[in-house]
This record gives sequence, structure tokens and C-alpha cells, in this order.
Amino acid sequence: MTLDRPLPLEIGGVLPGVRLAYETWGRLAPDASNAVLVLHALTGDSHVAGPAEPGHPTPGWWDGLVGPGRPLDTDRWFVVVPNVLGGCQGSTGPSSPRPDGRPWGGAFPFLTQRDMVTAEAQLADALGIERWALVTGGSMGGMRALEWAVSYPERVGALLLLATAAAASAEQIAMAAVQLHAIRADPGWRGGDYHGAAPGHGPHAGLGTARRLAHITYRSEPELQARFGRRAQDGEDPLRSGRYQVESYLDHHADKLVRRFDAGSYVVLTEAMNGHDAGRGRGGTAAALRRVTARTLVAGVDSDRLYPLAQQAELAAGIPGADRLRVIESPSGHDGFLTEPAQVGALVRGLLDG
Ligand SMILES: CC(=O)SCCNC(=O)CCNC(=O)[C@H](O)C(C)(C)COP(=O)(O)OP(=O)(O)OC[C@H]1O[C@@H](n2cnc3c(N)ncnc32)[C@H](O)[C@@H]1OP(=O)(O)O
Ligand SMILES: N[C@@H](CCO)C(=O)O
Repeated sequence: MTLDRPLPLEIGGVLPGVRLAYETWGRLAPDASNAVLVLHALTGDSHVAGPAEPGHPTPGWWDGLVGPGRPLDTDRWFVVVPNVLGGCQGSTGPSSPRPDGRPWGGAFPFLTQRDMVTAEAQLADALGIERWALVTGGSMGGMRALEWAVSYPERVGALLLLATAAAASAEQIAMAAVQLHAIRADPGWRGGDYHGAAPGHGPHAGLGTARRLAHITYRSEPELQARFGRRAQDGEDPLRSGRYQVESYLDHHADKLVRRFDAGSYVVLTEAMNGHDAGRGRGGTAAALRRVTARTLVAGVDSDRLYPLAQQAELAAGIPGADRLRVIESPSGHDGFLTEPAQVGALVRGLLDG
């Protein structure tokens, strides 16, 4: 959908011509009481469910959770998943045309999580959804879910926050800063104005380096050690210019992301994650969390070194309607909210049925 008016931005100014791509599953009840909003993380998209198909080479990223008979049972719930504002899978972002037809590129404005949620609220209005039965997301999706519950408490019935935080920490900002530096140091970046460059001339090396570092932070040290140890990649010798298995693994994740994701979007969304602070302009974190009226569950992953459990404990302690902190057990680190659908599904069922 295209927003019918320019989007006002938290830091000032407006973003005109905003388009939000979204997918839905199930049917909206006549009284619109069965709507669930699922919000994706940094490099996710609106394709939360469904098998691999042309245009989607992998199944939906929470396919185990969404569908008939699944925790988000689409025979009962109407599930809405927007592609985030600033992204590159259908919603307006740096690779989109601005009003004069040229790509936004480096002129794309700085966005905050609140701006993204402001746009999503207009999508809810357009769909006729006054109040979500549930808003959920992990990582950056959790940031937006929290912003929904703080900005529009009356519109969020239940809230499930996964592997997220009330505000980005110094270490999260630091890890992201190195990634931003890698992209901007790539000669192909051109200040963000590379979208008209010949194929293959964008900041692919920088984006790949960013993803390698990010991916290490998304997994756990014991997992990497157990899976890869010091083993050499098949047919290669690390002592003779070959790679260790773990290097090849990171190369693979970098190559996959570079093929499917725009570096400009990665920069905009990463900066928005660094800017995340639910307490900004609201009297601090504690005061902001007290605004939430939703029945809330907060969960973290025991092996998450990027969003450690202390951050979710702060959310669970500070949100008035929150149950005790839940812990997802997984070797996968931060990615546990993606790789443990059975545990996340049990949390979803518990919250919706409770
Ligand atoms: C909400 C969202 O963000 S959803 C968006 C999707 N998320 C992402 O893209 C995040 C990045 N990806 C990931 O973090 C993970 O791949 C997840 C979370 C999607 C899945 O995690 P896991 O199932 O544990 O996958 P894992 O980390 O083991 O990666 C498997 C891949 O590594 C490849 N791989 C494993 N070992 C090696 C190696 N030595 N050399 C090269 N490749 C290797 C596998 O072949 C497999 O490839 P494929 O994904 O193309 O089939
Ligand atoms: N691996 C996920 C998690 C980031 O929080 C992503 O790329 O979106």
C-alpha cells in the first residue's frame, strides 16, 4: 500500500510517497479482533510462512509457527507481516525511487524504529485493524513490537518480545559501527549513491564483511567450536591459502546476503537499531515501559551474546503486565529466536490461550 500522506519523521521532516509491502495469512474476522502483527528482524522480510518457491528460495522464516494448526493458527488468526520501512523487499528504502524518479540512495533520511511503527500504524488503519490481538517480533522486530506497545498501548492486546532490548547497548552499537564502517569504506558505496552503477559495482565486499561480523555475533562461541573447530574446508589447506570451515561458512552467509539485500537498506536499518531507545523523550526507560498495558511475555536465548538475557530481564521487570522472563534454550545464540520454532511456538500458544 502507499501511505496517503507524507510520513512525519521523529528527527524532523517528512518522507513522501511511502510504500509498505506486506503479506497476510488467514481471514480478518468481521469485528477485526483476530489480527496478529509479526515484525521481522534486520534482514528478514514479509515472507514469514510458506514453502520455498520462485522468488523465495527458502521457506518462510517462521514457517513452523504460522499456518493451519500451528501456534499462529491461520484458521483462527489473521497474520499480517509488513516489510519494514527502509527495507528492500517491497517497502520504501534507499533503493526505491524518490518523487523525481531517481533512487533515494544516500539522500534517504535517517529513520528510527518509531518512524517504522508510525508507518505500520497507517497500514493497520488501512486494513481496518484498530487493535492487534498480538504483536510480536525478535531482535529488531522486537524493538518495533516494543515501540508499538509503548506508542499505542491501546492498540496492542498481547505482546511477545524475543531476543530484544529496551535500548541498544554500547556493545551492540559498537558491533554495528564496525559493520557500517565496512560498507562505507567500500569504494563501491559512493556515499550511498551506487544504485545506478553497473551490476556488480555496488558495495558488495563491504556488505559481505558486515554480514560476516554480524553472523558471528548471531551465533554462540560453543556452537562455532563444536560445529567447525579448527577443521579445514574440504579440499582446502588453511596453511596454504585455503580456508577453515568456519571461514567458508561465513563466506556462504555473506554471499547469500549480498545476493538478496541492499547495502543502503542495511545501513539505514542498522542505524535505526543503534538509535533504538524506548525511553527517549519519554522520561527514560522505566517510564516508557510503564506505558505498556498489553499482556506481555518476554523471552531471550540462553546463548545469545549479542542481546544478553539481562536486557530481556529488564523488559520483563519493567513492563507492568509482563510474566516472568522465559528462556529459550539453544546453542544458536541470538539466532535462537529463528532456529527454535517449537519453543517460540509454545510461548505464542501460552500467551494467546492465556
Ligand atoms: C527474522 C529474520 O531475520 S528472518 C531472515 C532470515 N534470516 C537470515 O537470513 C539470518 C541469517 N541466517 C541465519 O542466521 C541462519 O541461516 C538461519 C537463522 C536462517 C538458519 O540457521 P541454521 O538453520 O542454524 O543455519 P546455519 O547457520 O547452520 O547455516 C546453514 C547454511 O550454512 C551452510 N554451511 C554450513 N557449513 C558450511 C561450510 N563449511 N561452508 C559453506 N557453507 C556452509 C549450509 O550449507 C547452509 O546453507 P543454506 O542456508 O544455503 O542451505
Ligand atoms: N539473523 C537475523 C537476526 C538479526 O537480528 C537477521 O539477519 O535478521
